[in-house]
Amino acid sequence: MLWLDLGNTRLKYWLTDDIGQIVAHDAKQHLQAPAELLMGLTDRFERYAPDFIGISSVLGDELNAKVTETLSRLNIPFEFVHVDAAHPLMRSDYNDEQLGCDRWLQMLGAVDKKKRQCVIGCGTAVTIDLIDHATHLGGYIFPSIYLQRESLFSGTKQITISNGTFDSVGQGVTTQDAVHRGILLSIVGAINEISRRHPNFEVIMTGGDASIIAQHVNRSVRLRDDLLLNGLARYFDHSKQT
Ligand SMILES: Nc1ncnc2c1ncn2[C@@H]1O[C@H](COP(=O)(O)OP(=O)(O)OP(=O)(O)O)[C@@H](O)[C@H]1O
Ligand SMILES: CC(C)(CO)[C@@H](O)C(=O)NCCC(=O)O
Ligand SMILES: [K+]
Repeated sequence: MLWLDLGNTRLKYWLTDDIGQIVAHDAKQHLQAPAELLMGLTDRFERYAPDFIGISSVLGDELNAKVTETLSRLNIPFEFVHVDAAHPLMRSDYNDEQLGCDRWLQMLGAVDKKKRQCVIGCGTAVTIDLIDHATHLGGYIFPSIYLQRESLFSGTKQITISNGTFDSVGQGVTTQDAVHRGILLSIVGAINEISRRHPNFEVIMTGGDASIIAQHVNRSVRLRDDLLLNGLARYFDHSKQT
């Protein structure tokens, strides 16, 4: 099987064998041209010869149509995931015409009907979602630390910071530190507040920036990098059975 994740920043893929082990994977920046990037990967995908391609995309109809066109040239069946608020593995109170497929799949990959869970995705956006015994209660969306820094950079005259590291939440005494620490605190503080309000929810974090953020959270956090892939596998496994 080949699994594709078309995110806002990157295209990721995983090739798995019959027992679900990852035998190849990669992540590439697509610069808003995912279909063109895919075109460059078609030779590779043909060589992999998967029997099926399962796709998570948050790119919207127009780009998805281009992706469909590109993938149609391969002779491999493929299917996009559609969010379903009444899915047997997890029901959701969220508007399922709006809920991002990546968010939903990350939850589907983590959901455990015996638990209360808080699933935090740290990609282009940071998303925080609450699940109570396999019911998605809703959540929050924040710009990532990098998007927040870009918005300060582009919205002000005197903040010209475009690089630096996010490594502390203590107050800063330089613009560089104040920007990085303020941004990191905005997300860490939100997570700490949400976990204070929901003390008996297990906190699970995933995505490229999860480890940077998790270090400052005042609760034990489970870091998992396989949630979206696990969600894809659960989704298509389920759709095969029904
Ligand atoms: N300006 C930037 N400078 C350095 N790293 C960045 C910058 N913007 C984004 N990143 C990195 O890009 C990664 C994006 O996270 P991740 O791989 O989870 O999601 P993504 O592929 O961007 O998400 P999405 O699936 O939303 O496209 C983050 O790990 C972040 O560290
Ligand atoms: C929030 C992001 C950008 C996270 O990648 C994505 O899941 C998305 O575009 N979601 C649509 C909006 C929503 O989930 O309500
Ligand atoms: K947008």
